[in-house]
Amino acid sequence: MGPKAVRHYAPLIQETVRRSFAVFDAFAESGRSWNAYQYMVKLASETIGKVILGQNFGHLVNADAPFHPIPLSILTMFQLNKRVASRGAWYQNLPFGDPKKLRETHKLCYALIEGIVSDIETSDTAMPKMPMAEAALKASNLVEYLIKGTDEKGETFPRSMIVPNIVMLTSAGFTTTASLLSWLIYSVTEHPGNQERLLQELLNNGVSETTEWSVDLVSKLSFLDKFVKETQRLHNPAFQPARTAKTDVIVPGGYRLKADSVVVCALHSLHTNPNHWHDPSQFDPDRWDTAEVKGRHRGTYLPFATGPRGCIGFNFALLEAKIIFSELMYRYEFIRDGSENVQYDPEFQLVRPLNLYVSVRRRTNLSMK
Ligand code: HEM
Repeated sequence: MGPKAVRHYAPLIQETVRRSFAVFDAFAESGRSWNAYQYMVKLASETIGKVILGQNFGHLVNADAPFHPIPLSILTMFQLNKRVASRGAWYQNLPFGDPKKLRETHKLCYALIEGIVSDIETSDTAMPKMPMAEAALKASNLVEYLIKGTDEKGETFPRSMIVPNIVMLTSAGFTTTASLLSWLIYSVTEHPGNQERLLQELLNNGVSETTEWSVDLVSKLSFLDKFVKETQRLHNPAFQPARTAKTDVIVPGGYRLKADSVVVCALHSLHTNPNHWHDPSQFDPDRWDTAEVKGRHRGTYLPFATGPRGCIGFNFALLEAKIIFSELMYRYEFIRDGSENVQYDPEFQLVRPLNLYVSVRRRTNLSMK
């Protein structure tokens, strides 16, 4: 998804986050604290559900709305995948316990997505088949685009590949951005002064309750950009992309890898390597203005990995996180509940905060700023 393609989604992201105010206003009124990751999952999956599947998951109706079975099954798979895979091949085939639950959840998730694909396929109101470029503009979601868009030979995307790809995209599309949004909330509550700076930048750029969000507006928010980068430097949702060498190869530094070697890149170590980052554990959004950081080696910061198998959704992810976070910052002040260390979830495939609880206060009197 290139920067031009994602422009199209700004109104949908804006509409989704504004729907979530029903939930967060209720929290503000009651003073109840809530688990940041859980509610950011509800919010982020609502956006992805619309973009990819054309579904409204119903998460934002009220604060206690239950999780839809699709995101719930994906979250369960993310939890069980790591637990099962880390115990060796013999364990994966056990006919009981977590391995069995993982197989059942996998089956359920595929069946639910298959149901949506079949419904769109057989719907009387779905658009007719048309060339991909036209379908990209007319399709109301990604599934419809894959079913109806044709290539130069008049062929559509192979049917058997639609469900696995949609499961992968839906999973990659909300578990990650929910984590980034949670870490953004963590960063504002943990580092005093940043909420005020973010809010001031929104006001300086004329943001109000009725702002129509666009890529152009987002790109003017330079402090927000630095804040997001600094949060991803220290708390990136993805932490260890792996690559397999296809042939024997000597990599920079003179290390020889045999074919089939797996190289795991520890992103957090890269992002906090003291040879490249001054005072690396310090949260300092302004470091992104320094000559040291501007002139850094391009391999020192890879939150979305890189190369042909790098993240295809990073433009969308950043647009989504920046619009949602700005809307939340404009409307609420965030307060951390509790002061214990935030725990990373060791059994999840991504880095997410397990025990980050926050409450919100509605902002008033913004004109005084
Ligand atoms: C903050 C949010 C995100 C982060 C930090 C992130 C990070 C990454 C990373 C590090 C990889 C490489 C993984 C590996 O090789 O093991 C990756 C791959 C991928 N990402 Fe993202 N991602 C984010 C959001 C998204 C979104 C919103 C989408 C889709 C809408 C998406 C779709 C994908 C897909 C499909 C791949 C696999 C690409 C391939 O294998 O060719 N990601 N992402």
